Amino acid sequence: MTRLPVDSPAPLIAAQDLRMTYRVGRGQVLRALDGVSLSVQRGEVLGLVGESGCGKSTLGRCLLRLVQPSGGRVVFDGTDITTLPERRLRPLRQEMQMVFQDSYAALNPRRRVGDLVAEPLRVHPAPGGGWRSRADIAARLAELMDLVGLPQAALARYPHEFSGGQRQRINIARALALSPRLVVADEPVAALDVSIQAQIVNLFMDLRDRLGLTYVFVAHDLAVVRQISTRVAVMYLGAIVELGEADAVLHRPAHPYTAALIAAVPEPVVRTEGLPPPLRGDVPSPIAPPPGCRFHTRCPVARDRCRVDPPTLRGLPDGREVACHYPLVET
Ligand SMILES: Nc1ncnc2c1ncn2[C@@H]1O[C@H](COP(=O)(O)OP(=O)(O)OP(=O)(O)O)[C@@H](O)[C@H]1O
Repeated sequence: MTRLPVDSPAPLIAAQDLRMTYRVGRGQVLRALDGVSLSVQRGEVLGLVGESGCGKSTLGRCLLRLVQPSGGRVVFDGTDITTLPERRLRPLRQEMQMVFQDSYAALNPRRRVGDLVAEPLRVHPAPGGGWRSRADIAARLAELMDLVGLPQAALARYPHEFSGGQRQRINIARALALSPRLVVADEPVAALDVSIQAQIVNLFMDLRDRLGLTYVFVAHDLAVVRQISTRVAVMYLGAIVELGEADAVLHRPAHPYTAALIAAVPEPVVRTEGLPPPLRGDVPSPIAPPPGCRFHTRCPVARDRCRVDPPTLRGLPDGREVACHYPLVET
């Protein structure tokens, strides 16, 4: 079902009925995204949560058109980029960047940090046209090191000389080189020690304030998501099941799946009394999702209707949206 983004008229990025299917042999089709609609306002941090395989990374990649969605639309700053030819997409790509989980894999180990961070500045023309001079690039590199909290001397060194947290700072510097407006961060702290995670999350928040960035922040760790997000989208089997203000979603979950994710946190950082027991069993296959509500096979409060009638996202009085016939908060 198509649901138009309902937020303010000019989100920085919006997805409408986004679909991504993969053929996985023997005529089978895997629905990694099954009709996702959302919008992200300027300056907002949208946290994307859900178990492994629910489609978070696929959504992030489709939003930036790093992969071509199978259906639906992505609109960036008013331009429909879904089928925009690469030539016309290229200038917009500078404004949308991605930071990945694996800080090492994203960096060529044989090149110095200065080269790695300068690369986007060398391959993309300057805003007014023409190529950046060496002096301009050097000045921008110095600025970027300051922004991400690395010493200037880092520019002359190689990625393996840094810790995981420092390497993630290098990746962030590279992503910021062209002054993007949107950053999609895909589990950017998941591979880091907990103490370092907090520093990198703080860096993301600081950069957002200083540069007016907008984030889509993918993370399975609810504590991280709670710290950084203004809104949260909870995904299950390729669909959004709950979407709303971070405080509401994480403190008074409306969807039994959200509640179960919260209850599964070993040292709960959010309210857990009265929530259903932690999730049992695995996520069903996205090749053959359950009929009706796709969560009914694991839902502690499912009733007969849930087995046959797929719920669509609908608004609750507090402004959030939930895809559940029997939400846990009053409607
Ligand atoms: N290139 C591909 N070919 C086939 N299936 C794919 C491909 N990429 C992703 N998938 C499948 O699409 C579904 C969604 O994957 P995705 O990586 O987006 O989930 P995720 O929520 O980001 O999980 P994780 O946290 O493990 O990265 C999964 O079932 C995955 O196996």
